[in-house]
Amino acid sequence: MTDAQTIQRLRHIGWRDQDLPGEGRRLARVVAQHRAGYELHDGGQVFSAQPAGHFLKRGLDPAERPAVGDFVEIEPGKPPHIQIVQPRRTVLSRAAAGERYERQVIATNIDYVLVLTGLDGDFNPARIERYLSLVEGSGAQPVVVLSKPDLNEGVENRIAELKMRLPEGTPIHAINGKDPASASVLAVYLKPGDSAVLVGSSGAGKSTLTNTLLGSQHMAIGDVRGHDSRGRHTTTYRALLQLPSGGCLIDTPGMRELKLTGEENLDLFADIDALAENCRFADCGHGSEPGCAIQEALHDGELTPERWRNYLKLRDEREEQANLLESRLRRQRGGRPTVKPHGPRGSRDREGW
Ligand SMILES: Nc1nc2c(ncn2[C@@H]2O[C@H](COP(=O)(O)OP(=O)(O)OP(=O)(O)O)[C@@H](O)[C@H]2O)c(=O)[nH]1
Ligand SMILES: [Zn+2]
Repeated sequence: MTDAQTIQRLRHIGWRDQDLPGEGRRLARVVAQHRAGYELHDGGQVFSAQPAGHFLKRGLDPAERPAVGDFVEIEPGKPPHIQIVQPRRTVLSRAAAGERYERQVIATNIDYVLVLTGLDGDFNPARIERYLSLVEGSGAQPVVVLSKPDLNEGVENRIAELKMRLPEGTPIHAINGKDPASASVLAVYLKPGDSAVLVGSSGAGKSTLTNTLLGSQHMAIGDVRGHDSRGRHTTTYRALLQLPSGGCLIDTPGMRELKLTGEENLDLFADIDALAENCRFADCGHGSEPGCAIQEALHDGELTPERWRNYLKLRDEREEQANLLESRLRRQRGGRPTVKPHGPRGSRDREGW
């Protein structure tokens, strides 16, 4: 079942000679996750699968469940079932706050995260920093890609500004996404067996660059795009693209959530922020201050203690990340103080994420 040809195919989609699957099992890569199950790619085709029962147990750390990018061992059947998640070489994750606080895996086994920003009105160094802090600790390498240099002036200044701000050694490339020769500098991040994801705001040029990288394997627009009910186009299929350079690009709705956390204030706790606006003191610590709206809400049950704890946890985590990034940036600037890359408090600093 896992003959040399199969292994070759798997390597093309990023497999790195992890363990061979057990007798009677197949290997495939998770390319999408839906409510109804998973979509897998085996280097040749895409098919659906279900997680085995042990992945659905209550109390299982969600990070142990199959995620986009995973190489999984599957037991054939109708439908096939995912039995084992192979060890991950990188894990992109973020704090997810909902009913319970947890870490949410966004994608695994990604080698490079290409952070795409237009050199036009889209240009925003602070946002690029937020992306980088999300990639930090994942094991993946961030690469800053600036599109539309052909349409804008002052490109050199912007690159210089970024070099000052970003961690030393972060690759920065300005490329015209429409021009294959220009985009070819990215080939070093898309070598055979490597996996990359492309993130960036709407209009930054992700689709344009993807198509240029695909070259003659150019997708017909209808192939990639559909329209959802609101008329915005979204990627509907081909979650894993094998590039002529030998690498692959993963592009799934799950990855688009990376875009969300990178750019928007999550507003997960908008209710708490709204409550806090009513505290008597603007700098209320929500402890024993008189007139604290949070304590009041806790007291009369409007706010559950659990939700409040989750909020504090998430806030602390964000604060820690912000501080880490800040101290590193400061070191790089030779100890000069910097403006915090993102504010620690959600309620009074809408730039926080
Ligand atoms: N001149 C020039 N135009 C570009 C470049 N990159 C993208 N564009 C144009 O910018 C527009 C937006 O590009 P898209 O590729 O659709 O952007 P996207 O990031 O995929 O946007 P969403 O699909 O909304 O997420 C298109 O009109 C592209 O032709 C570039 O490097 N140079
Ligand atoms: Zn308060």
